[in-house]
Amino acid sequence: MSESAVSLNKHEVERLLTYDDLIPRLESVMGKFSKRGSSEIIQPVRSVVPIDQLSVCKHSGCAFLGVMPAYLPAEGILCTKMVSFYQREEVLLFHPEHGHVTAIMDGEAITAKRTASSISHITLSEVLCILGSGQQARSHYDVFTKLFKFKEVRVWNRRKEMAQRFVNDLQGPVTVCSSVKEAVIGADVIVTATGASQPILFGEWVKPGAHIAAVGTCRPDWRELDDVLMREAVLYVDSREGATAQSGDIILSGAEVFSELGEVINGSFPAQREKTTVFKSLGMGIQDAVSAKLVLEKWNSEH
Ligand SMILES: NC(=O)C1=CN([C@@H]2O[C@H](COP(=O)(O)OP(=O)(O)OC[C@H]3O[C@@H](n4cnc5c(N)ncnc54)[C@H](O)[C@@H]3O)[C@@H](O)[C@H]2O)C=CC1
Ligand SMILES: O=C(O)C1=NCCCC1
Repeated sequence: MSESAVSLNKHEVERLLTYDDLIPRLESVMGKFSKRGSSEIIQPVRSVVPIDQLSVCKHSGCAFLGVMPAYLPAEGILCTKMVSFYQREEVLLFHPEHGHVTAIMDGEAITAKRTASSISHITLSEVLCILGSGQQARSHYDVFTKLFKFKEVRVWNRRKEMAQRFVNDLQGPVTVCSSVKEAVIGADVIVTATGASQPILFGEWVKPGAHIAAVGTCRPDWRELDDVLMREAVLYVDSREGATAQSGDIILSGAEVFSELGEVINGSFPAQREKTTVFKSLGMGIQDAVSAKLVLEKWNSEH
C-alpha cells in the first residue's frame, strides 16, 4: 500500500534546501559520476523535445520539454525532473522498490541552487561579473558572494532596468554595467546566465586567468561564448556526454573538453586555476536527485 506523495512548493523547497547541505553532497555525487562504470549512478543524457511551433511558443525555438531521470540505488534515490515550456520545473521522487511517487516538488528552487553550487573551479578573486539577471544570475550571486569575498561585483542585462531591479533586491554593492564589454573587462570570475542564442561574451575582452561559469544556452545551436574564448580556454564540463550532445558553445566552436568537474573533484584531472578556464554546465539529473532527497529528508525530520 503506497502512502500519498508529499507535495512541496517553491517556498518550502527554498527553505529546506541549504547551500551548506547541498554543496558537499553535489561534490560527492559529481565525483562519483565522473568515475563512470559504477552501478551506483545511472543517469542518461537529458531527453529533449523542442517546441518550436509559434502557436505554442511566442518565442519560436525557446521552449522544450526535457526529462532528466537519475537512479542512485545505494542511496535509495529514483528521481526525474521534468523541465517544460518556459522552464517550469517539477522534481518527482519515486520509491525505488515499489515505484510509486513519494514526493513532488517545485523544481525551480532546486535548479537554481544546485546549478550555482558547482563551485570547485572558483578560487580567491577580486571582481565578479554576472551576465543576465534572472534566477540563475541570482543564485550564482548568492553562492559566490557567500563563499568568496569579492571587492567588486558587476551585473549586465540586455535590458538595463532589469539589471537595476536585480541590484535593488540585493544587500551588497553591485555596479550595473551598460555593455557586456564594460562588465567583463578585468573581471576574475564571469557568470554567463542568459537566454542568448548568439555569442555575447568574446574572448578578446576576457582577462587571462579568468574563470567563466557558462550556465546559459543549453541547446546544440545556441551560443553564449565566442570561438576564441571556447578554443583558448581550458574547458571543463559537468558531463562529457551531455555537453558534447547539447552545448552549442562546444559543438559549434569545435572546442575540446579538458575534463569533467567531477574528475577535478575526484583528483583525476587538475583545476588549472592559473589559466583561463570555462566551466560549461548543462545541468544533470543527479544534481536534482540528491537535492530532492535532501529536501525530503529535511521535511521528514520536521514531520
Ligand atoms: N546549466 C544549467 O544547469 C542550467 C541552465 N539554465 C539556463 O540558464 C539560462 C538562464 O536561466 P534562468 O536564470 O533560469 O532564466 P531567467 O528567465 O530567469 O533569466 C534569463 C536571463 O537571460 C536574459 N536574456 C534572455 N534572452 C537573452 C538574449 N537573447 N541575450 C541576452 N540576454 C538574454 C534575460 O534578460 C534574463 O536576464 C537559460 O539559458 C537557461 O536555459 C537554466 C537552468 C539550469
Ligand atoms: O539542468 C536543467 O535543469 C536545465 N538545464 C538547461 C536549461 C533548462 C533546465
